Amino acid sequence: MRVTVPMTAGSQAADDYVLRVENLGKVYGGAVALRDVSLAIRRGSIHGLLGENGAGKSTLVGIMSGQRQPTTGTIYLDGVALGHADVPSMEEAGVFLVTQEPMIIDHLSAAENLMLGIWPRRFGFVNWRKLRKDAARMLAGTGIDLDRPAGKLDAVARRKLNILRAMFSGGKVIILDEPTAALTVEDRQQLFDFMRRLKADGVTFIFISHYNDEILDICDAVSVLRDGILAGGSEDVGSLTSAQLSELVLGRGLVLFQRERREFAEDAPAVQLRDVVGPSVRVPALDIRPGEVVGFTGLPGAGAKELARCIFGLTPVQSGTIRFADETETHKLPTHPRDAFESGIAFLSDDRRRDGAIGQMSIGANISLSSLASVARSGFLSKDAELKLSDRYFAAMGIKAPSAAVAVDTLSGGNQQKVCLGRVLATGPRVLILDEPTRGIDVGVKQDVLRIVDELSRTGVAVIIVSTDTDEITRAVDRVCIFENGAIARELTGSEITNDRLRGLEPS
Ligand SMILES: Nc1ncnc2c1ncn2[C@@H]1O[C@H](COP(=O)(O)OP(=O)(O)OP(=O)(O)O)[C@@H](O)[C@H]1O
Repeated sequence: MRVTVPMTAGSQAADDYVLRVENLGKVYGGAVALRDVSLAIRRGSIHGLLGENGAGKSTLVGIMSGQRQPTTGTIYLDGVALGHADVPSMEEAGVFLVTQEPMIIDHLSAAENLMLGIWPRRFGFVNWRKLRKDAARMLAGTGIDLDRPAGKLDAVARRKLNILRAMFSGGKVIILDEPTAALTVEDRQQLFDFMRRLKADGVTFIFISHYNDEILDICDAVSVLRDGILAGGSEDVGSLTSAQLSELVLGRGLVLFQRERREFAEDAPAVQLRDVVGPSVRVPALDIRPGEVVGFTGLPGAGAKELARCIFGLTPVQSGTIRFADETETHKLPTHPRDAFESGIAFLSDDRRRDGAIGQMSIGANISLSSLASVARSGFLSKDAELKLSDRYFAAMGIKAPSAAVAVDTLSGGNQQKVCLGRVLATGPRVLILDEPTRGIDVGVKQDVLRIVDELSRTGVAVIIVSTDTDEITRAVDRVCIFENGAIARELTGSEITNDRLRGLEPS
């Protein structure tokens, strides 16, 4: 395994490297996020940036793109040292950062959003007709209608549009910070095809991902951060295995989790659905047993997410029955999440931005937020019980922070996700619905999360995992419902559940 060799400023080969950083350091308050990082990105390559949650990846690309200022160190673009770099000057120079939060203007059409980066700044002339033609070519096959207002696009389409915008804007270095989270296998392939096309034209990519298979598929080189330090890397990704990548990231071998799948056919259901019709989903019959872990998967809009939201009561169903164990009423439909929550149904939304953690509050307060009833004794909140609960999940989720008392908005993205998940798990539910539970979570903690879910299920909790991550589904569930056109098209159980089958690489 070869460690990435940082090129020095006047080096003979400096031309080969479009972007270099030397001795970068970043301190937030008193906390060191990056320490003396030097690395060089080869022109026209796809360079993976890996590391556990909180390792410093977003901080590093934030500095490279002008979003954050380094405490020490220098950035070189095309061999030229940059002084104070901010976002407009870096974009002007051709360095674009695409984050997970789409920077989209809702009332403009998809095509207009694509063209945002290339509207004339001052006296430039733009060939709008050609631009529109180019936009149409780029959007062809993406399922995005050129003229649809961006505000009306779903979350995945907005994400795709965001990525395409950077590509369309003529960036020479495009940084993608976890671009594929929640994209389907087809979406990912489409994105990778774009990247390869642009790479052939000389565009350079820096690509952050927690998915080894993606790194191995698309990257030429990788660099690994560990606790803010450049821990290693390779300029020959093709020679690495997935296990070696994980070892580079974690500094130790990774034991992958695999649930021992069980069959539940005879047990009384924990959740029983009959003739459920909701907006864009209909399910004649579905039973989920106590202790069973069921995966819901499918293309966006196919019904997996929609049904999970109906079961929790986030989306009212139009007709049919959803009955939880112990309920005697035959036609009780949850009409509000509060009803579902009170009857022991917990839900992790995939929209962590809207339904996520409260940034200014501490990790501990966020974890115990939804469990106040269970930590309150005779109407009073027991501080001890609250602390015990939050400390337990703080530790179990491997949240990287000095203590559970620190504010959530000082955490890295992945660690904030762990707080949201910890909060849901801490409610001690009897039915647990998790929408993309390990999105943004690193490869080590992902195994821990799957293990925690497995343990909970062994106490009789019925679990629904909505996911586009086929590896996660394969490792975590007893049964998978594959949704198509608003209905469950197929179910797989036991040994039928394989990653390749879920990816459509072998027939069902
Ligand atoms: N605004 C901030 N204030 C204080 N600390 C911060 C701030 N932003 C990041 N940090 C800290 O800097 C470190 C690096 O965070 P960063 O977001 O760069 O990690 P990351 O590798 O991108 O993680 P993830 O995979 O979770 O997105 C973390 O310890 C984080 O808590």
